[in-house]
Amino acid sequence: MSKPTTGDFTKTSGWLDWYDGPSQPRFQLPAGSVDAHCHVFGPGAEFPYAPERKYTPCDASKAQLYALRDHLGFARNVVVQATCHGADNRAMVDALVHSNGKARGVATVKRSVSDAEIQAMHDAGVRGVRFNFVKRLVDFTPKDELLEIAGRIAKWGWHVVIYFEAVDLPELWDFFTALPTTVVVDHMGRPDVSKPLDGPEFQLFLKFMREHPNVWSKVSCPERLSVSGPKALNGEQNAYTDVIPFAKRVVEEFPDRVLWGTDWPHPNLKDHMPDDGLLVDFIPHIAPTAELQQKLLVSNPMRLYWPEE
Ligand SMILES: O=C(O)/C=C(\CC(=O)C(=O)O)C(=O)O
Repeated sequence: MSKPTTGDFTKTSGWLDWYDGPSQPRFQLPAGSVDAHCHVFGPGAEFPYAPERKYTPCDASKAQLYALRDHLGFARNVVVQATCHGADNRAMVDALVHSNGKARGVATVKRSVSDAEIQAMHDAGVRGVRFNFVKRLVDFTPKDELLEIAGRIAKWGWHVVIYFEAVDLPELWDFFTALPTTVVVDHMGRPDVSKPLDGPEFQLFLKFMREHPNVWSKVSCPERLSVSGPKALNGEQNAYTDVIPFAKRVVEEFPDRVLWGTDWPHPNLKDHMPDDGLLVDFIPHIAPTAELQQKLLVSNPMRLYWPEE
């Protein structure tokens, strides 16, 4: 893979570039596996970062993403719009249209989006919109605007991806449970894994999934959630052990409603940048059987993103 650069922009201070030269995973991904959460950044010289962004990343192009896909052994990607591009979906859509049908996408839209724009994104492979509630990433959008968007995109069969932190779930509960579509939670709603698995915070998240069969979860981002490590670097085969019980619980209780993704190029990590090959080796720790792995990596993402196949 070619090394990270940053077009015409200056990266946020302390920015960690994606890991160049990931190892070959020891875990053999099932045939047809989907990396269901990853991003493209720019390149900034071609697809400028949004003026309202809260961070400026290093570039991470579609060619670099697809090289990683092939290296790790994934067959397809779901490219999720990152907040550094705001509601300008051109870099993400460009990645989809140059994927030979091997990528689908999740967009960010405003109330002003037209039906023709939604249709054009649908034709390019977009299948969802993302509502982000992580305060360090986005400014507040009124809930009535988001509900209006959710109602409109439902006509295309799209779903809503939500990103929030565990402490905010009680306040967001009524809004989330009013959404009319399939709802996909990013990174298990960011649990604090230093708290007990059976404590009130994570139990509320499990109740959210248990009581609402339209709610799915990505069991991704151990590198973001882990407090005690060890980090997925230098051949570590037992990385992020503190995240395992949380992700395994979700996979085992809701095997038909879970997705997994690398989260490459891992925006805003402060502490270390994982080796993506070792991140793939994390998967069998949270999905220990071949049946669970098949659902997590193939059947579930195919049902949501390529239902026609
Ligand atoms: O990549 C992720 O899923 C997580 C992010 C970045 C993000 O969501 C975005 O920029 O849109 C984070 O926690 O900083």
